[in-house]
Amino acid sequence: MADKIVDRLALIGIGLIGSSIARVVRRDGLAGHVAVQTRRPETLERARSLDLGDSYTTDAADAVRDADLVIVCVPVGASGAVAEAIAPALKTGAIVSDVGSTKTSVIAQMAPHIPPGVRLVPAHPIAGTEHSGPDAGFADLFRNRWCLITPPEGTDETAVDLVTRFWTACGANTDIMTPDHHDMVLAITSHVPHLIAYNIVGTAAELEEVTNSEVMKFSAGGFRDFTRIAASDPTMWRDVFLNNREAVLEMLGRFTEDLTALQRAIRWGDGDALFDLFTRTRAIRRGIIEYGQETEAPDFGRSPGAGKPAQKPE
Ligand SMILES: NC(=O)C1=CN([C@@H]2O[C@H](COP(=O)(O)OP(=O)(O)OC[C@H]3O[C@@H](n4cnc5c(N)ncnc54)[C@H](O)[C@@H]3O)[C@@H](O)[C@H]2O)C=CC1
Ligand SMILES: O=C(O)C(=O)Cc1ccc(O)cc1
Repeated sequence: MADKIVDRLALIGIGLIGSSIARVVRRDGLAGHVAVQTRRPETLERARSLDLGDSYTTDAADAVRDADLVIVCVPVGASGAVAEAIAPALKTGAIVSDVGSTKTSVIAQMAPHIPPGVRLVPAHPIAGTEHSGPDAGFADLFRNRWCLITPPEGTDETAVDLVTRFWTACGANTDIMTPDHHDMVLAITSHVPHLIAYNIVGTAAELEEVTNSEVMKFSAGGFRDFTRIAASDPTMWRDVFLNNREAVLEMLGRFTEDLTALQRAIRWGDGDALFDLFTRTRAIRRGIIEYGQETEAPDFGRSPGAGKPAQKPE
């Protein structure tokens, strides 16, 4: 059992991420008391029967009263309304954090409601699945995964330190970066890939309607992987795209240019261009797996050489 990190933890939202936090916190004794909040009484009852907390309420303000750490685990588009609802009940010295997949917009929505004496320390565990709801969570979800912490400038160091210790105790590796940088990195590593999956599965489904073919039935491995991603929660992902608009559009622009280059290579039979790219991408995959095995922090594009195309192999 790890050491207790906080006396009172409040989880606002108890879906995949909230319930995974609840499970690891209760398994490892990371909090003295876990208050669970969710809007719908049926979900709250489910959380109760899964024994995810010490107290349960549908009222977010009730949940955060006396909490030392509040973690908001709702779709990013709901962060502002949640912050507004909990603000009057937050105690001085409390830390408010979140787990949202976008950061600049979450901070813009939440910060105006955070009272003086309360610290906002946003975070994003880069761990999840295509499933949602309290049943989908599991205690080891964050083990050996990254959790990015994106404090606004001037955030109290002790609050950042507590959130860092909390996620480390949950099994994650942590790194600190600016909200803007986070949103750019996640746009290309997570948001655009999800958009591509939604798009390719949509296109294939339409083809099937038009040709009455068996696109889905005989789908090969690659397509099946896309269908898993494209089964992810529609509300969550709608909110991600509406809340990381600029970064996603920027990355989508670059992606489209590169796709056009590939289209041209295929049209003109430029096998070298295809081979070179596929060789480089294979090396990238191997690099990612290495990061997964070691605990060294990934570069996330900040070193001088990062972002440049890898060297062509001889
Ligand atoms: N699903 C994933 O793989 C990951 C999700 N995230 C982020 O975590 C957050 C939560 O996602 P999940 O746990 O997957 O979602 P989920 O759908 O499993 O749970 C969402 C929770 O938020 C509540 N909720 C929904 N709309 C709300 C609203 N308008 N106001 C108040 N509460 C509301 C729901 O009742 C539920 O308790 C999102 O911001 C998402 O971007 C971060 C990492 C991974
Ligand atoms: O299921 C998958 O493959 C994911 O990519 C999970 C995921 C979804 C959203 C995040 O912000 C972080 C991780």
